[in-house]
Amino acid sequence: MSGNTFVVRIANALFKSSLANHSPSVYPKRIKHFEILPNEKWVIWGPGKGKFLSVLSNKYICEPPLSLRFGFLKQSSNILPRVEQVAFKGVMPTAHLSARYEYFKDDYDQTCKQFIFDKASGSNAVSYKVETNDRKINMELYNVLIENLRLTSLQDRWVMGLSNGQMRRARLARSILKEPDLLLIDDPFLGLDPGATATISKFLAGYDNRKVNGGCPIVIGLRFQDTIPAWCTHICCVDEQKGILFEGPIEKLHNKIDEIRLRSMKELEQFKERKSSKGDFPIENLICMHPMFGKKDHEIIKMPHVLELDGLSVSYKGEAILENLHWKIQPGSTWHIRGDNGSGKSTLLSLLTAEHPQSWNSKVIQNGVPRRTGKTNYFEINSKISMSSPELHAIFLKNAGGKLSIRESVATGYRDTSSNNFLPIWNSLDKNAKIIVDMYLSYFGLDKNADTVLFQQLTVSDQKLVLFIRCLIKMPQILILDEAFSGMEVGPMMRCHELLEEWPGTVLVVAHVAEETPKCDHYLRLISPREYEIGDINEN
Ligand SMILES: Nc1ncnc2c1ncn2[C@@H]1O[C@H](COP(=O)(O)OP(=O)(O)OP(=O)(O)O)[C@@H](O)[C@H]1O
Repeated sequence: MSGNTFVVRIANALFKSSLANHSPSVYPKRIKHFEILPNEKWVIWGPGKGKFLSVLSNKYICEPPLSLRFGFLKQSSNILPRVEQVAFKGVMPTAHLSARYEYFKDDYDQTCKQFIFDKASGSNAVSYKVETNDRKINMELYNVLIENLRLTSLQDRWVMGLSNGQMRRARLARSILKEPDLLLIDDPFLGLDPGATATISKFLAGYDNRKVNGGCPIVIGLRFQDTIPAWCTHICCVDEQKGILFEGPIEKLHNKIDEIRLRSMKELEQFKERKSSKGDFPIENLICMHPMFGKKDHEIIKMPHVLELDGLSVSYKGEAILENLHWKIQPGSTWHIRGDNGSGKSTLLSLLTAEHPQSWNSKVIQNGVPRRTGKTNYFEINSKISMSSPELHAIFLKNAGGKLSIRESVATGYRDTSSNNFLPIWNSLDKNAKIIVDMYLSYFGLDKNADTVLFQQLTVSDQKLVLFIRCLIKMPQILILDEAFSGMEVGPMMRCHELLEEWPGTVLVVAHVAEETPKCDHYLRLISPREYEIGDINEN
């Protein structure tokens, strides 16, 4: 290690995203002083956390040069700091939604172990791999990581098949194994079940940067609504536009932290009140085109179940994921699908949307008709279903994120035969369809930049919002929201939840965190392949 006493130091720095003369600065004012010392455990807190973590990861140009410095370099780093930034990303983007569940993998898929090593790439069609770097793997650290991040039994799995939570743990291991000088983790606990959250939090807390071979200082990014782990010693509260609002040891800032939390809750309340008093169009206008709108109980009772599973089983190479599952979904019912990471929630949903190869199964009964090859087809099934999920988010970002504006992104929700079709459609929509898109964009405050901002330029929170709106506009019979709100700011998320309370169609929700779960009437909990629980949710 170098002899410097700080990990990162910012002194009187202005940050720019480009060297061009008139390029605007990242924050309007210079950051006078910010410093992280060894043994301090920092949380970057608030809506500006992603941007500030990018500042710390050296993504911007600082002026004057050296006004951002890294002092705590390992000997192997020579002069250049190695900063690893683990941002919120879901599963690996695949070529299409179903690729994740296929038995025969994409030519270029890797095992979980190869992914964590991040050393070689190549095709599975040939027996050799092309080394992309000559990094030496610290096997001692690797073993510590896979044990602590609960990856031991997943090492030989195809990485594309990993569940969302499993993938997040693998991404973390991959970054730490690079033995960076500084590790920045945005939203470290998103998408993790409570058990995995506790394990990872304990691991990060005990990751002493001196004693563990290959260890390094860690900085995490959290939202206002997240619980700050007790092991965090320092906090830096950041605004997306203004930059640092305050910073320092948490023990001295409790009052300020409480004050900010209270203020953001109040703002939310005011926001809600303003909405209803301003005479904005009511939610009713957004949902009255839904075929279930206004349906009375006595009519609903006579309808067939939108979906019924009559003893469904799913396995991979003989290993059961779901076994003999019986489940009936009434039209207009709302379900919270619960279960730990890897328990089969996404697998179950992919069966419903026919993305899963084992979907052609007469034990899946849709609107009273058993699914049999030749009887129903993928497009027909999906004309009634819409979804937002981490898998879809990853593919959308990769395939359409740099091409489609906010408006075009939302409009692709009208591609009614698949959630997986991202071809632009706005220009060919009829007047009414355009009015619906406009209403939704305006209701969620996305109308102003709808044509000028690309999907990939949005914050993760707004990307999630766009994907949410995208799945509503075709008024689907079944709405699948798999981790649709994780990574979202509270304001827009509450707005989505409010709308869902009035939504007349069937809703299936997967969420690990209570605050991110919209109100549901029933739950299905997957416990183990043979064990599950179905019940009603009574919130009072
Ligand atoms: N193609 C595949 N081959 C082998 N195993 C797979 C495949 N696809 C998924 N799995 C495994 O099936 C299990 C269930 O995965 P699934 O994504 O359904 O879990 P989940 O409950 O949605 O988890 P999370 O909460 O992390 O999103 C996991 O252990 C996963 O690794």
